[in-house]
Amino acid sequence: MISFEHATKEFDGGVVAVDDLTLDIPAESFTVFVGPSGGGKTTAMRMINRMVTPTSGTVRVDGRDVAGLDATRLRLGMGYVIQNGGLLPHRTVLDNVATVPVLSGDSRRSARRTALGVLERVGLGASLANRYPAQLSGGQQQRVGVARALAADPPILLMDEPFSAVDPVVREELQTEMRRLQSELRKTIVFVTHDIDEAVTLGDRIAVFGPGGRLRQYDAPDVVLASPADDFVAEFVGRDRGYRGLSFRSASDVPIHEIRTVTTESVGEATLGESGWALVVSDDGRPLGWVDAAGVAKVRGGSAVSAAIAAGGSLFPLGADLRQALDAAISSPSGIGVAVDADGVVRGGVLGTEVLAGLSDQRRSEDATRERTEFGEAER
Ligand SMILES: Nc1ncnc2c1ncn2[C@@H]1O[C@H](COP(=O)(O)OP(=O)(O)OP(=O)(O)O)[C@@H](O)[C@H]1O
Repeated sequence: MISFEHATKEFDGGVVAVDDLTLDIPAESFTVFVGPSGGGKTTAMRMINRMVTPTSGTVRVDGRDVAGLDATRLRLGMGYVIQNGGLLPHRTVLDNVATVPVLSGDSRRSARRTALGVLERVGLGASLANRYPAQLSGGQQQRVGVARALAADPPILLMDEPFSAVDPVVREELQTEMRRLQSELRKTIVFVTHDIDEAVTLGDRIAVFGPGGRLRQYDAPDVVLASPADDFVAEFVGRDRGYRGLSFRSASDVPIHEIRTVTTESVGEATLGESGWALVVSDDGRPLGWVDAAGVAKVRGGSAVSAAIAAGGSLFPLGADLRQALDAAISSPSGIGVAVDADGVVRGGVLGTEVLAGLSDQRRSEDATRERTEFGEAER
């Protein structure tokens, strides 16, 4: 556990970067510090490994005040990942990753063996081990940065905007990878970002920092989205927070309806009413797009099927959340969201109105539970 107790940092010149921060970070949790630039996130994180000394207040790791610990030993017990990986340019990937185990006393040989294992763990094969950082893509460099931080198997991982220099697609891959790693490794992770979407995707808990280095809210991401502590947090999490909050709600109660499907060969034979749609599926049952009466007429007139169908919307994988269900419905030209199984085969359709009805049901039952709890507490 990492605890901040009234920690304040005022730099020379009077800038208060972190103002009276009190915060407990449970062991094995994924905690994200998020907020606009200059809000003190990095400064707060650096108090943990003593790169910054608080002007007042205390930071404890497992109950021990870090001010009383040897800084080098403290840092060897904490992986540290920064933007672009922070790799040493003149060392190979393998030696970059082996650095910390060597510093911790391992022989070079054993450290390299460890490094190979960790590289594999973050999705990089041995084929990249002998390259230099400049010979890697941005995403690969970032993975090496994570591997290096994990190489000595530290219980704590500090990550400062590690994915902000890579493009959105690679970034999403790295986020998925990070979640997978965390589910296997159960480290205590503190992650800094200014991107609320990244924070909500990754964090078990998120700490929202505001101007002047003041912590505004510290809660689970669904709580921050549903109940921002103040106007600053509401504005920061964005106007579509209600929609994004749906991603924390299960869609298992949303009804899946049978939908009309046609194969590419049978499009021309379909009879559709004026407002009717059919889903065109491949021979193995995957969705290809929607066709209406006008599309059917085109095919009968000799058009290729591909030219007659409207691209489908996003898909709703069975078991996914309300956000994916609603998005599938509202992005579909027919208004029916296509539900698919793990193999991508069509299993039916979902309706936007029913997704919203499902949301209302969930809220009603939450309210009822809350009332029961409050009533129960009042009686005691
Ligand atoms: N070494 C320093 N000396 C003086 N002021 C500093 C120093 N480091 C940071 N600051 C100031 O402290 C404030 C908080 O900076 P910090 O880097 O912690 O914010 P941040 O939330 O991490 O922002 P960013 O996302 O831009 O990195 C800023 O006003 C910054 O200019």
